[in-house]
Amino acid sequence: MHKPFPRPIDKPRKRAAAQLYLTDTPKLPVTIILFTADNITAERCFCLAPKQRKSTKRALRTSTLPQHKVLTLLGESKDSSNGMSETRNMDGHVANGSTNGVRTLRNGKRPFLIGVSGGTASGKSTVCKRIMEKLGIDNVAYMQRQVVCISQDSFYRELNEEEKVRALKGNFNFDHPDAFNNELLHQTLVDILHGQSCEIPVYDYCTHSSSGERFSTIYPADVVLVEGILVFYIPQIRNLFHMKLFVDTDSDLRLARRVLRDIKDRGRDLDHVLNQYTMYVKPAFEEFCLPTKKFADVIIPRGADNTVAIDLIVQHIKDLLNNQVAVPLPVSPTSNQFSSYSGDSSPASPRRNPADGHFKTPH
Ligand SMILES: Nc1ncnc2c1ncn2[C@@H]1O[C@H](COP(=O)(O)OP(=O)(O)O)[C@@H](O)[C@H]1O
Ligand SMILES: Nc1ccn([C@@H]2O[C@H](COP(=O)(O)O)[C@@H](O)[C@H]2O)c(=O)n1
Repeated sequence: MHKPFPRPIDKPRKRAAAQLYLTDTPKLPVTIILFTADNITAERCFCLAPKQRKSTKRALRTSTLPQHKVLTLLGESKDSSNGMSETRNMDGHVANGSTNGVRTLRNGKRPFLIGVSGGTASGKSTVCKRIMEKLGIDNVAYMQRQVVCISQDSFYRELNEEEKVRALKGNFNFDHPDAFNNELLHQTLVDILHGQSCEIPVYDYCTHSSSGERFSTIYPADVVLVEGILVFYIPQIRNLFHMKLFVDTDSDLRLARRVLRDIKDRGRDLDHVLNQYTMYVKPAFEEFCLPTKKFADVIIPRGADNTVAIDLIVQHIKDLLNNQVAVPLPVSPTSNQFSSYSGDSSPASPRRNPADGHFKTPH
């Protein structure tokens, strides 16, 4: 079990590089993460006024102060070493005691990222749901979940007017890698790996768009499941995963399930589903999704029906949460123009992929 926030600052001599994560919404708390040579060692949330945000950011940008000094600078009360004691904001107000309810990471370790891929309607979301159920996560409050799940579908890119018209007629290829905002997905995963809370767009399959106003918040979690048809396609994204699962379900069964689901949940009629399937979904599956199966560490035949595979994965996650499994660093992109992720704080040498460094769809 992770220790309650705030954790004792037990090694004040360690030098800390502080990083301040700002959200665009002034009312939300900011998160300050203290990195030391070996890992993230502390995380705090503060409610700062806009002016204070600016000056704090400036002060922390080049900070290599000892941790206790950084926390003093931030205005945290000295008696915060007690597990549930209060945390003071910069303006002197008492915060709610535990990062406004946001949990800290398992012993300050980086989150473990699991990619879950497979064809449309293969059961990716259902497999993730089963994993969460078996871990008992679905009964835990969002902010406190040790395991969370996000979908690549939240990262479909905005369409222009002409594309929207085509999409409404079933004439747009949503199964091509370029249909996604891959930079945003990549940056979100990088932020997640840094233990940061993220806001991800809420996607609407009926309008083929994200509203631009509705977001769901992903709070720091120890294990993050990321499911989607093409999560292993772009090397820079694929290489961020510590573990890769591929859900392998018979294609007739997938089509049958997709027809029912798209009519029931996604506002489609039979013609629309079948046309889109034959014109785009099936060819793109063969060209882009299926070839990524070879990157999987575990292939799950029959998806959620495969309880043996799911139980093994659940056991592995439990071992991880109990710290019985060493977490390797994911491969860090070498010269990625979009990335600020540098998984360089561990002595483990990352496996390099020769395709890294070019953040575009590798046709
Ligand atoms: N093992 C299963 N048995 C019966 N129905 C399933 C099974 N797995 C998934 N489904 C159903 O098939 C549809 C697609 O499953 P889903 O998990 O959403 O697939 P994906 O996330 O891969 O698109 C959903 O309606 C889901 O309820
Ligand atoms: N506006 C959209 C966006 C996506 N799709 C289809 O969704 C499939 C991916 O989601 P799964 O849950 O099935 O993995 C993909 O095959 C797209 O064709 C859509 O129809 N409309």
